[in-house]
Amino acid sequence: MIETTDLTKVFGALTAVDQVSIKIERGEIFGLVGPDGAGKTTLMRMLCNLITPTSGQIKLLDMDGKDARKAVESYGYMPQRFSLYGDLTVMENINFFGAMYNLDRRTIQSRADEILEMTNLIKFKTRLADNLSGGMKQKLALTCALVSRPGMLILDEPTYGVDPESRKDFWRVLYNLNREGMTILVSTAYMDEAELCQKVAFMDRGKIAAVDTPGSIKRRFPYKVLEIKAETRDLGFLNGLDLVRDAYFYGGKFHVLVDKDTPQAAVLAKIAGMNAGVVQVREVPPSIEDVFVLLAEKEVV
Ligand SMILES: Nc1ncnc2c1ncn2[C@@H]1O[C@H](COP(=O)(O)OP(=O)(O)OP(=O)(O)O)[C@@H](O)[C@H]1O
Repeated sequence: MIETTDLTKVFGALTAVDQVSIKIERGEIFGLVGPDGAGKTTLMRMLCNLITPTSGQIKLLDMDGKDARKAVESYGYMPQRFSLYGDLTVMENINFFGAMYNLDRRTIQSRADEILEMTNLIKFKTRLADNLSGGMKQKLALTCALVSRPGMLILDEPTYGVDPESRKDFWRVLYNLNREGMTILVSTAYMDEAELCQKVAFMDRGKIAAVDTPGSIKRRFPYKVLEIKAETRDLGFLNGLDLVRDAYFYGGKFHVLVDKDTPQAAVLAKIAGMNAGVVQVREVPPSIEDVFVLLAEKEVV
């Protein structure tokens, strides 16, 4: 659907997006995952034609000229700080966004009912936006972005700061939309959401460090992961071990990376006398977090 080649955006001395080449296929949920400041928003803004690239290309596959311009104009973009009008009701907000797309009232009404049903906001049509919960506000923002029936949705960290239950709910809506054929590009700083995408690109310091299905990215992980439960939370006892390629504390346990051919017993033997109160050592499959920690540190996968 969209392909970028060496897409770059420079702000003064900073290269916010650095030679990014990605391809988003029609009908997929493509996740752009990375820490704050990675360049996700800047990349999305270029794809929506809101800012001009410094260099590189954006190609809309199977389209050119006027059709391509129209297609970009029809994207539904939900920016990070989406402004809803707090003193307007849910329905008044939707009417406002629909009117910006020159839609007539009846069309807006029937589309709104359909989307509000899907997002479970139908009961709140007359509630002021200011009185919605955080998760509901995000769903209303999504509804507003959908009212123009876009060919593609571009969502910039739509679940940022939203509680876990509402995040799940939001993703359920994205899955429903995708099942109906919607292509979705979504950025997130939450690693668990990377697993929910069909394809994921990890972005860091303007560059794409890896792009593939979450499963393939994990399969290519070059190390064995040992999960160590210990009484100490201090990484110090692992630092001096020559077998250890990397180690970090994550989810109440240590994740220790060793070469694939290093036996667990060899690690156990080394840490046995270290007085770290090791309770349990077991091999675990690499998680998407393991991949991303390594990518952010070393950019090797
Ligand atoms: N208009 C601008 N002028 C100067 N620098 C900018 C501009 N827009 C973004 N930047 C810088 O470019 C870098 C990438 O920012 P961007 O907002 O694209 O990252 P991000 O991955 O979306 O992170 P966040 O989630 O924090 O927004 C940051 O260092 C940011 O300060």
